[in-house]
Amino acid sequence: KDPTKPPMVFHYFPFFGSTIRYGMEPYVFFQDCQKKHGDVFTYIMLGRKMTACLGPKGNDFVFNGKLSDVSAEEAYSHLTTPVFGEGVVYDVPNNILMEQKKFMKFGLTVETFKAYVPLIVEQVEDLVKRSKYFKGPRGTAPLSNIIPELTLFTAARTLQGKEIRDALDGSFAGLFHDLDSGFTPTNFLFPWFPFPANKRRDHAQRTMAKFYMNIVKKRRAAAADGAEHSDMIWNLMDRTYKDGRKVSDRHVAHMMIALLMAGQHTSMATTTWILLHIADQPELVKELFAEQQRVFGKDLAPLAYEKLAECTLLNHVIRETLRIHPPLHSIMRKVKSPMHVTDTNFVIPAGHYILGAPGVSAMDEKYFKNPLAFDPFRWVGQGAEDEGEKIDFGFGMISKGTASPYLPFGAGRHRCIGEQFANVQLATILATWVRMFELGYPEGCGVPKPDYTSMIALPAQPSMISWIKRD
Ligand code: HEM
Ligand SMILES: N#Cc1ccc(COc2ccc(/C=C/c3ccc(C(F)(F)[C@](O)(Cn4cnnn4)c4ccc(F)cc4F)nc3)cc2)cc1
Repeated sequence: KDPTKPPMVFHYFPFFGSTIRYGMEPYVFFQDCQKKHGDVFTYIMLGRKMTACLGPKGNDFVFNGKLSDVSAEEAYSHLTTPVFGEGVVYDVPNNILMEQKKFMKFGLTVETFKAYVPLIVEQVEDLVKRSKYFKGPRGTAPLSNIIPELTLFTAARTLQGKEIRDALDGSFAGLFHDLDSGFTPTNFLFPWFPFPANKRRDHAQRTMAKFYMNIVKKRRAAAADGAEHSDMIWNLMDRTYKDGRKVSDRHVAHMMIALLMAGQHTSMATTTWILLHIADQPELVKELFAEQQRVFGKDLAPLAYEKLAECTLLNHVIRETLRIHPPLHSIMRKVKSPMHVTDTNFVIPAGHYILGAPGVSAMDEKYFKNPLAFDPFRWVGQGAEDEGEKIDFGFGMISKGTASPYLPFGAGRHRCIGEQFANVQLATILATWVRMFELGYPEGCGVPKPDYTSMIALPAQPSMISWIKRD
């Protein structure tokens, strides 16, 4: 029994190991193993040795692993490069990714968020007006069929730009669907296998990339007209790397696809969970509506970015949803050289993967009392969670988030750059819903169980809620 090796989770079959138990119910699996083995243990997933490092210390170990010890691109590239396209994110060395994240962040400013809020409101109101699920004064609605379009349209109209939003009323919707269904954990197994689904994914990736490149070409030709300059394509199309190379039109297209995929999955899941949880507590819906009247006046002046920060309950509802349903339940890195786990005898060998699961500490009663209760009021009096020490990896000052139990946006050099955009999108969508409807559940329905078999923790279909239009 080698004391430097973390305990191995018992399993019957080699290769498959604990894949099903982990893949189907990751949190049940993690908590069960944590009870038996503590915060550091190794399990087999599809022939890979995964060493989980749980708890706030484990979060810090995974998120702040040294560049020479861990590699995100070797853990994720086969999952993401077929979908995003070559030359971006995990298909390039980390120093290039840091520059690409810097470019992306330049396009996510307070100015653009101010412009985005009315565009998001318009997309939500249009969709509800056109939707067959919201005819008449009251009814029920399957969120699983509604929210994916809602988040796609709002992200397209803002971050992606008007041409993409308009194209989504046509062929682009089908292409996005083909690309999206190619973004599945089975890519862990056979990323390049010519399954029909993979062929559709590849065709969609190429066609969408061409579409973005045409937009860039047209905009270059139109030169300095009065066109709207608040979308990400304008921001990315004239960037130059430190070594003097310009960002090619193709890589602009691939970064746009990466941002489209990023925003869609996370926002769709989070928006659905938010609505499901407040529908479960009609009192909360009343308080959210009252907050809208308090901040925007009785006659509900139009939503404005500057005032969203005053809607504390709105923001606490989003924070609480991300605590219980972090969209990315597993953060993975490939171990490049042996890693000693601080405060233990363990040395994780090269070739293993280390896995962080911040959701485990976010739902641990050691850090949050009554952890599985959806209670936005637990956040009252807590400042912005980014209090820790700050550090710049090349895309702006961010919190190292060392040893924090709540890290839905990650920490360290791979930390999310979409947090502010996501919060604007989620808050604006939620405020618009609360202004339009009272929410509840049809008889016998309640908050559904999470379904982990897709890339992110989605609520089980159809996620039915009931609504009453406010007069
Ligand atoms: C509720 C919404 C979101 C959540 C919870 C979220 C969560 C995360 C997490 C946990 C990471 C770290 C991944 C890792 O360490 O392996 C991450 C990275 C990232 N996210 Fe997000 N994200 C969200 C929305 C977005 C949006 C809207 C965008 C783009 C507009 C975006 C773009 C990115 C990018 C570019 C990275 C960097 C990946 C890296 O450096 O390896 N995310 N996000
Ligand atoms: N058989 C079987 C079988 C096997 C296993 C399982 C379950 O096992 C697992 C294990 C791990 C995972 C990991 C999730 C994961 C990681 C990275 C990414 C990402 F890279 F894509 C992302 O971070 C996403 N992101 C960030 N911010 N917004 N979006 C991103 C970054 C930058 C970027 F520009 C665009 C991006 F969108 N996406 C998802 C999911 C499921 C089930 C069944």
